Amino acid sequence: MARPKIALIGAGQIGGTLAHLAAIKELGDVVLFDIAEGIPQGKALDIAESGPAEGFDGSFKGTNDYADIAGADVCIVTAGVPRKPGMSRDDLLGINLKVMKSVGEGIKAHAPDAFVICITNPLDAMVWALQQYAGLPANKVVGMAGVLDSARFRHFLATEFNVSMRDVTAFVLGGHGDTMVPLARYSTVGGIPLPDLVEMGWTTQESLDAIIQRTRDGGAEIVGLLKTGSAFYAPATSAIEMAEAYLRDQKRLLPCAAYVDGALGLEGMYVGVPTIIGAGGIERVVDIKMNADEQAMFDKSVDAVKGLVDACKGIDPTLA
Ligand SMILES: NC(=O)c1ccc[n+]([C@@H]2O[C@H](COP(=O)([O-])OP(=O)(O)OC[C@H]3O[C@@H](n4cnc5c(N)ncnc54)[C@H](O)[C@@H]3O)[C@@H](O)[C@H]2O)c1
Ligand SMILES: O=C(O)C[C@H](O)C(=O)O
Repeated sequence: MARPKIALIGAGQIGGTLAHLAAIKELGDVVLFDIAEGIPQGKALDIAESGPAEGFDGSFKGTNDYADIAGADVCIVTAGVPRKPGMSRDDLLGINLKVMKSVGEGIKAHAPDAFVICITNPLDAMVWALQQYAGLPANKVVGMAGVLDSARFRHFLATEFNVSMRDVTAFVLGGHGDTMVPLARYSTVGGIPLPDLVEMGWTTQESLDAIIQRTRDGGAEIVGLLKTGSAFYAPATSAIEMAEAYLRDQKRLLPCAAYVDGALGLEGMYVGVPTIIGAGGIERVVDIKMNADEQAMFDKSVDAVKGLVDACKGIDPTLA
């Protein structure tokens, strides 16, 4: 059977890391697309030349022509601009919305059967716009953020409790912005929910609150350190986890920015929710129950996403 084809739209920091990870995991043949001439070609060749030492097979092509993504099984979109210190993700809306239009049209024309994972910020509004521009079924277009935010939460928790990260689960839902919702009650160490761990005296509520705030500020913390761009290793790993779930029909339960119409009291919008990813794309949105405090935080985050979507419609009235 032919290897799956993975198209990476955007060959910058995340795009290059995605290509390298896809190579090492032998997920399929990779096409790196970018408007910058030479960058996708150079990165593709560099990664291909690491194959003999690493021991992977596969083809790696860099291109500036959308025709080369034809027939892709998965498209991962990182095209656009990252923020700099002092900026919020929302400041990228105007510039990256234009990018989503051209990327959506490229995918529509050349890879209409792909499972599309959007990473470009501000994430929830950009994945909504990308789905509109590409016109693909909503279950085949999803945004990556919750896996990353949950991974950050898990890392901070594992450090706090001095346990393996493998034994920590976490759920961060809502929009990928300052209002994101790390859910302590649905996050565990060895299956024990975080509030119980506070009661057991293994940590304090103050420490837990500080970790939750650090998770919310996780992207800005990296931007503040790097100064010239934003995180790329953990974002790329997170998107590869989602792509692998689709390509290998793993039925993973992952928090993603998915189209929700009915579950969690939402009507027809993209926001971070628990999903099942398998060969059918987003096969299910898991309709979890929240208590009053969690629901209030989630509602606030949903409102923030709606505001960004309205701003997109204001910029481009062709968006429904
Ligand atoms: N969702 C998340 O959790 C998450 C995490 C990290 C970064 N991001 C976002 O991902 C995006 C990419 O980040 P990065 O670090 O890879 O940035 P980067 O600047 O390193 O790479 C972006 C690439 O996009 C290319 N590009 C710009 N316009 C294009 C177009 N019209 N068509 C094709 N390519 C185009 C650029 O040439 C560049 O190579 C940013 O918007 C960033 O905010 C999101
Ligand atoms: O913070 C950013 O601007 C990039 C990304 O959304 C992240 O969370 O790392």
